[in-house]
Amino acid sequence: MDMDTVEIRGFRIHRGFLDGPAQAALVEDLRDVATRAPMFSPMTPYGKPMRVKMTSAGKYGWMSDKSGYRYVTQHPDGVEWPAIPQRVLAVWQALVSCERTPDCCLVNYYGEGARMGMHQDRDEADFSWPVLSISLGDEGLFRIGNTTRGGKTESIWLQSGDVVVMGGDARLTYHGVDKIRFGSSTLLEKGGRINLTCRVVD
Ligand SMILES: O=C(O)CCC(=O)C(=O)O
Ligand SMILES: [Fe+2]
Repeated sequence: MDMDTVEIRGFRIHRGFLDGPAQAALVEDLRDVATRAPMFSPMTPYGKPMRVKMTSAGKYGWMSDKSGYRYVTQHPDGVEWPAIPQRVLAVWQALVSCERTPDCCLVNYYGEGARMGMHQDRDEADFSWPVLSISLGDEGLFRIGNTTRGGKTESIWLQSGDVVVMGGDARLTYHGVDKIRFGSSTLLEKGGRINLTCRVVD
């Protein structure tokens, strides 16, 4: 592990993996993704809109509605998801593998007051592939729990440019985002936080 990598409960956190220019370039790439596949607020299976806005890139996008959580090949507007930006794939190749590329890059946008409840990422077929997360913009308080719901947790503020690899025994560890520090970064014009998660789906 290099100096700027910390490991918490099996989650590898590469602090400042992306420098300012790399972060800005990624934001430009994501602007293109969101132009073709606009951000939307999915409904939870319980009928409440999620506080986070989302879109996706890749063969699959992540969806939630009354019929549950799942991966789909089309945006709700009926268009295919745009390709995963090359710069995102390069991060995956550097930290995970060159043998397989992710087939979903979920793009989450946290506006003021948005949060994400504790959950496992388990809609993918093969848990031997990690989930890789890239944070951009405002800081987010990331909470790491256990492989079953509940129990003691540990939290860490993720900053713009931080990359987290959630794999191995920690692949099914519960995690969530309690809050963001709105306005703590100037990367995004309107403020807020973007989190990208790359997943191997099938
Ligand atoms: O926003 C984050 O840092 C985590 C996002 C996440 O856990 C997810 O999209 O499944
Ligand atoms: Fe997650």
